[in-house]
Amino acid sequence: MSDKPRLWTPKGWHAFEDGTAMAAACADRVAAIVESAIAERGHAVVAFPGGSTPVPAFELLARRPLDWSKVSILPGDDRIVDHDDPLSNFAMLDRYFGGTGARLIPLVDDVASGATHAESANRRLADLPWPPDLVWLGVGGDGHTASIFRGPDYREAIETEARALKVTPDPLPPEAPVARITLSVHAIRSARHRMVSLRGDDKRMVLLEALSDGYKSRFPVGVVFGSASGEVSGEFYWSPA
Ligand SMILES: O=C1O[C@H](COP(=O)(O)O)[C@@H](O)[C@H](O)[C@H]1O
Repeated sequence: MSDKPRLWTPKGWHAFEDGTAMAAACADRVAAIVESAIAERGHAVVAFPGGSTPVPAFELLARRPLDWSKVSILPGDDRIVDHDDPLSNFAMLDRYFGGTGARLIPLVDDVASGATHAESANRRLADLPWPPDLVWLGVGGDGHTASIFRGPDYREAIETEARALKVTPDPLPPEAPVARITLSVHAIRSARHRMVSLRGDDKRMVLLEALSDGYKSRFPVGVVFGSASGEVSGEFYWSPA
């Protein structure tokens, strides 16, 4: 028997030995959620993460023979950049799911319109069947999830009943130093299913601390997935690398 102390993990925690196994499990889970949403309601509305972690799962999922014409996919957050910008989460969804026949819904307008980005995101989301069947998110090393960061827009992200809002992280994250549109805490928590995928020990330690502190966590991901009663609500897919 190992004498290493066992880390606390919440219900819904799934650990994999590598990124390939985690990607396969995420693709299986998302496909099952989509299939049962279509069977029960005739359509599926799903929000997918940006960043690099979900790419291997996207590759597997996009090859699944789902009834993609009944699926609407949106990013859980996006950077306010053009759709052909390498930082665009929408561009990544288009790359992997554009050929499936799914309906892709941007959070950020490609061409600036008269309305603000947040207003037009909320208008598009108002046209979707709601709540979403799935909100699948990533997590940053600083504990942000979707684009909910501690900083000037944090209170609004937690308190607003709007589905989406604009946030300008302060400081701007060096890997994507731009303002963003994100689903609100309210929208994420309203989803029928919520999941997070993440890689690496540093993020695991941040997420486990956040989940054990729950709603009072110093990390946004704890506030999103924890609750005042201490119950954690979501599924968490982790691999070491
Ligand atoms: O800025 C963002 O970062 C997170 C984490 O990305 P990763 O590359 O570390 O997986 C991502 O979930 C979020 O959608 C993105 O906008």
